[in-house]
Amino acid sequence: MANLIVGLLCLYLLCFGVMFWLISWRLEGNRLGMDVFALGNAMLGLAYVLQLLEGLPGWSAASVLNHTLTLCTPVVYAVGGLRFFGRPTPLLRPVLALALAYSVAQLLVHALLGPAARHAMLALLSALLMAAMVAGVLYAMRGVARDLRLEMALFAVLIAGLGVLNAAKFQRLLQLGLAALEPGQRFQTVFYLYMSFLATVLAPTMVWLVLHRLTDALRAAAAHDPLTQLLNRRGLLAALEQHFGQRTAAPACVLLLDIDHFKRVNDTHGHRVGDEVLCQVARTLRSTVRGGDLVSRTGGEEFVIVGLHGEAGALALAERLRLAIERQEVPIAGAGAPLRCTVTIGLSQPFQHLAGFDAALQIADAALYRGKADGRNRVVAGSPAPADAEATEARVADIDPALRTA
Ligand SMILES: Nc1nc2c(ncn2[C@@H]2O[C@H](COP(=O)(O)OP(=O)(O)OP(=O)(O)O)[C@@H](O)[C@H]2O)c(=O)[nH]1
Repeated sequence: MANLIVGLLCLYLLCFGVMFWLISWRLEGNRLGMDVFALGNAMLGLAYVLQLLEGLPGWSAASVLNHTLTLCTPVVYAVGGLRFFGRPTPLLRPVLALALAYSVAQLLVHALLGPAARHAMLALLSALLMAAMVAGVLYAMRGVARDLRLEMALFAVLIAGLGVLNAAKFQRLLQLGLAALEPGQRFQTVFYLYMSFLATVLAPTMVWLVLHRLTDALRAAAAHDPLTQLLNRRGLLAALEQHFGQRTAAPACVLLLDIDHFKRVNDTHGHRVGDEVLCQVARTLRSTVRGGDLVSRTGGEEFVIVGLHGEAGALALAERLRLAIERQEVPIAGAGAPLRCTVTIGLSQPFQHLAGFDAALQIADAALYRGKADGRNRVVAGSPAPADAEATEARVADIDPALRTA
């Protein structure tokens, strides 16, 4: 019975190992640790193949290799986990060093304390490794794996179960010696049944984690501008929807910001420098807005900022942004002086619902157009009706004399 379970376990491990490897092959750049998990499965699968070939526990090169593979596999899985969470962790050298050290340790323990002690050492070290892994998983739940708490909790429970079984195996080896490992023993059947259960449950969970990460990355890519990493229009609308979904949502104000004479930057210094200017403007915007305000690049050299702190706050914010960009310097390789640029900003009326966004954008666009026509490098507040425009702009000048109006 135990041999049948071990045979099936080999099959699971090797099949899922191939599946992990195929997934890692498709992922190319960031493999999310799947290539390492594939290696882990291959190693554990091979260890169980050796155990089947070996029959009763004995002393042979195959048995030493089996134990070394069994001990190194959790370490390989741990490296895979770290890589999954974006921590570049070395694999080959540490695992080879561990394999060598453990092979030597087996020789010594076998020679000094006998064969049962070698098996007991594996069970004890495996239990300790599982405890360390559970601690690592619990730690990750509070940091890198905060968004995967449920999955991590499942891992912690499953790994803890294997740790407990290894600790029990260690104790049985101390009491019964090699007799504890006979295939007929009920404990052995339970042990391998649990291993099969683990191999069956963990593999789909791993695939689920990969899917989770990939769909998150896809959603983020669909909502962001690849050059500046700011929100794009789709991301901005989603964030606005979330804002207005709150019961106590403050009114929003659109600031439409356009870099002045940007074509000249491209024509004089080339598109690469133009791109660098766009990225620098994005950084300045991000660091100058207030917490909660939304910053997006909606196309070309045009940025949409949505202020979420009321009308007067938006005016002050627009002027702060204009000044920050006027003062910013973009170093150009090979050129003596850094590049400077200015922006013109059109401001909308406040709006209370997502449906008001397009109208607000049109108002800000009309104000921006007037700002460009009147000489650029200025903030212009828009107004829905042309008759109101002058009054609104007069209010802008009252609030802050530094604000220039059309
Ligand atoms: N480097 C770079 N240039 C871009 C990008 N998107 C649009 N542009 C350039 O932005 C420039 C926009 O030029 P215009 O619309 O004429 O406006 P402008 O020169 O900024 O003049 P005003 O807006 O009237 O002050 C064009 O030369 C576009 O090629 C981009 O992603 N990277």
